[in-house]
Amino acid sequence: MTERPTETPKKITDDPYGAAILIRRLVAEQGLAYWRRYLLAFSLMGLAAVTTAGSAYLLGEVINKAYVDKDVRGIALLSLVTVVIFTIKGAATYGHTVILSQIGNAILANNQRALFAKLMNENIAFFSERHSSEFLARLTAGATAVTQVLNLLINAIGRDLLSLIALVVVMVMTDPLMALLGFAVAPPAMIVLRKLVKRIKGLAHNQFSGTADIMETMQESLQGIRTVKAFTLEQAMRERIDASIAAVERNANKMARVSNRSSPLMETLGGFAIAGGLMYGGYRVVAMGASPGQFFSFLTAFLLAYEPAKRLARLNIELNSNLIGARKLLEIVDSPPSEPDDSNKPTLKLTDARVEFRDVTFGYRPGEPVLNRMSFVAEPGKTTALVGPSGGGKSTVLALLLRLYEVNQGDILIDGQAISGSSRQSLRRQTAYVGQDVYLFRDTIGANIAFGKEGARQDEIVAAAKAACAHDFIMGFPLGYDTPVGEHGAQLSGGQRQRIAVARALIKNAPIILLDEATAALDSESEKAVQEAIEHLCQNRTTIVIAHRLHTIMHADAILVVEAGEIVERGQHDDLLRRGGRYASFFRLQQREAGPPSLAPVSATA
Ligand SMILES: Nc1ncnc2c1ncn2[C@@H]1O[C@H](COP(=O)(O)OP(=O)(O)OP(=O)(O)O)[C@@H](O)[C@H]1O
Repeated sequence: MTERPTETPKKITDDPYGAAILIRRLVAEQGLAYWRRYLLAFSLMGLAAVTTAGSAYLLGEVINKAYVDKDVRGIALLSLVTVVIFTIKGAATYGHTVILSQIGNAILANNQRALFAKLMNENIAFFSERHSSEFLARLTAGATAVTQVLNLLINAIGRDLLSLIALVVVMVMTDPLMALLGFAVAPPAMIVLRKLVKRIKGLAHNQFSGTADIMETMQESLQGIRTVKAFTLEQAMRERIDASIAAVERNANKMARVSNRSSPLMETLGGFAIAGGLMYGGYRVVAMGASPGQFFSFLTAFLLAYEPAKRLARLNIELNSNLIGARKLLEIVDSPPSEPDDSNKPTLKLTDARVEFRDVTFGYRPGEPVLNRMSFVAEPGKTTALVGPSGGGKSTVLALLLRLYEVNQGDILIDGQAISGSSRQSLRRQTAYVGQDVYLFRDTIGANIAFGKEGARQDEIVAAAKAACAHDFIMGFPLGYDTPVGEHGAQLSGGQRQRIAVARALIKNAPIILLDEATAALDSESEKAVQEAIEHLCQNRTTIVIAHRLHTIMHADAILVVEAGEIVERGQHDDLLRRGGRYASFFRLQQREAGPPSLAPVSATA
């Protein structure tokens, strides 16, 4: 192991998402790209700040004109200037608010794109370890938090700090000693605020994970709504989400208390400062002959400075409660992709589409092999069926062939080329997969078929649907191919969904077909239609099919019995029956359970 000498123990324990590091990163990586527009917003903020300070100064002038000079025309002129100043202030405020919102929206969109792109480069294992609601929370709250952090910083520097500086200038110009009095309250306020920041961090973290919990329960209940209803789980689901919602509510209340704990203190200190100013200012006017205008200018500037000062004092609290969200987003975006782009690898070139597993060993977890030195060949243009008890490893074979997981040992070869040495995309373009759970996207039936081939024409879509025995039922809908399938294809029956999936696989025209018990969930009527569709799909293609119902693969060219990750028997149906081994006993068992199988004329081969 090579360890860099510069990595001292202190650095190792440094949190890469500590507040200061995170802020620097967000500014450099996300904010700097918009520096021109930020500069424009800054200038407008400066203008607004100057006008704010100017209005305080003007007030003093007006008071002097009224009480000292008794100059009515002067007052009228100053009133006119006030209107101009406030108009400028309004326009500048509008300008910088809109610009900042636009930048914020762009940053939000960038982060959402970056997170989604990152997720597309993750493998299946990554997703099986997490709940999808976690990503939703990161996509929404996390991306918004990044924008919030940058907006807080810009507003703090541009709006509040600039206003404060301008107002302090007015205060110092009118009365330096009184200004000093006003600042005396700052140190005690800072001490208290620092303590609050620590607590806010923990609460913001709880808030984020609590919100993800709510999303998780909501998503599960809605996706499994049929099960929820069928098992009358409504109350149980309500109780589950109630607990999460109550926890988030409690936490939010606590956050509100803690983050606003500064208010009473700040107000009291502010009260002292203003009272002190009033007494001293009043004394200067009454006893020392200072002009009332000076007194009013100071007081207005002081009162106007109060809000930005309060916001600046709270900045750390606000930043820290948003930095948690930013951290959650960046943690995912930063992590190395589990399925990095490998498009620079050689393209898989197919001649016959001969698939070979050579001594393949694989486990989902270290030390727990699911496939054990498995070897077999799926001959070109033929159908190879995988059968065997549940959990034996059949679906794993297909997953490895699609490179959803990488083998631990051994090789999977297609036409002599190891698939691990070729780009994933080129492999997946050559294979068409139809699984038990057909996934239909929230789109029309036509679009769902067209997902199989980029730029598919309407006549190709119809031809695929016809071959998949789907055309007739599709045309039975008033909108035909433009019928929306609903979320997850909820508006279609199981058999209809399966046939759309077969049409999608057909239009792909891939030389290797992978079927995972595609007819398992169907009644015999639908099964016949789907089976016919599958026959068309498999013609002259290398097909690997997983089947529990053995009558669907009786005519397969090769049947492999997979048990505990090993092939314990192989051969053709009659052959295997004659041998009287594992396959024969499975087959007899199924016959006994189901009565004589309705041996539909199933020919899985060409
Ligand atoms: N994503 C996963 N993570 C961890 N273990 C898994 C995962 N998928 C499957 N397994 C385990 O691997 C083993 C083989 O599963 P596989 O799905 O390949 O079996 P199968 O023969 O296809 O079963 P079935 O006929 O029930 O679909 C099982 O013990 C299963 O628990």
